[in-house]
Amino acid sequence: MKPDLTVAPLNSWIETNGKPLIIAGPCSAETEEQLCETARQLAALGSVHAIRAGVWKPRTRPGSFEGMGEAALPWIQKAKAETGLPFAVEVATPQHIELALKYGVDILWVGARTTVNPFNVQEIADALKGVDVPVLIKNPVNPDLALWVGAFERIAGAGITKLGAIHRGFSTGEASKYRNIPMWQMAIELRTMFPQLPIIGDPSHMAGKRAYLNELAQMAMDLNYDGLIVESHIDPDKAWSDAAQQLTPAAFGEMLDHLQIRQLESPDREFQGAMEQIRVKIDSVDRQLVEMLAARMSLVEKMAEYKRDNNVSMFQPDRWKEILQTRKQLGEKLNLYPELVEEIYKIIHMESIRKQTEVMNSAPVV
Ligand SMILES: C=C(O[C@@H]1C=C(C(=O)O)C=C[C@H]1O)C(=O)O
Repeated sequence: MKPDLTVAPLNSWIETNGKPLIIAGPCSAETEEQLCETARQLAALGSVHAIRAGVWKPRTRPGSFEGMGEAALPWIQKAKAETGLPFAVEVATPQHIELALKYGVDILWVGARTTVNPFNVQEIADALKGVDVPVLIKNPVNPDLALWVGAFERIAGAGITKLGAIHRGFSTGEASKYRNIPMWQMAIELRTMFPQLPIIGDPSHMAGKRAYLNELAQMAMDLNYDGLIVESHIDPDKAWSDAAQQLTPAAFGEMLDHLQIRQLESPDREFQGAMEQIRVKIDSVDRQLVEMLAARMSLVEKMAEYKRDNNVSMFQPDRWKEILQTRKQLGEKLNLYPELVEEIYKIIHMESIRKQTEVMNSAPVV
């Protein structure tokens, strides 16, 4: 089944005047004063389109601050009335949805820990039947694109068309300076699958630390994301949750000022001509790359026939070690990252082993 989604354009439900959608606000609504003051300062920047606030917080372990719950919803009403900005809140259960809508929350988002569970997502979808509200879906905690797509299909199945993706990075167990590894490739695949689906970058949850917010936000813009959602708090170090990754509204304003916003295309004729010329050359290089791969693979196949007929094992550790080393050195000389060359060769080697297994398990030609 080819997945398909009916998605309403972003500008049909929120006015951004052609600019990226900017959502900012505290990780959690803590007190009326903290929420209203943060919202006021963010609204004063003039570039924020919506305020986010966590009301129900899914925490890894019990005992941490789990959000103020329904008590925070009247504060949201007040902050909305004061700033005129719409509010976005995370919902994880049908009860959250009912309450959020009752208090006039404008945008709902499904969190990473909810997206992982299809039962949960289906319950949310059922509760959204007949409701016309924008729903943003964060990527699941683990890097499983199908699970993310499944969540969109379930929510879209309930008739929601004002949809968007929030890319908040993945928890893979791999060591990284980031709290959640971005794995940009996942969002690129999502964009390729559903070009009409807005993608919003969440540098706060990727970063885990204030210091990395700029580079991650810029990367999202460079990859043509439709917006950003960033955690901002009037007194970040005293925040009741996610203190290390929040920044003051003033610092957030500065971050936005330094952000380079890129366009998907440029109307400049000279630019277009230069792009076209280079793309023709890239097409030709890519053709040679693929032809070279095929030539290498047929040599491997020939070798496998000899190995099969002489009962020699397909994996040759010394030769493999030598290949990896010499190719990495060559790559480095040619200004390529050795890691890139290594990754590519690992894939080629695995395919080479697979091909050889195929040949070795076939009967010799007599
Ligand atoms: C092709 C061979 O078999 C395997 C595949 C290799 C490759 O694709 O380069 C290298 C070493 C072997 O593990 C070989 O023995 O040279």
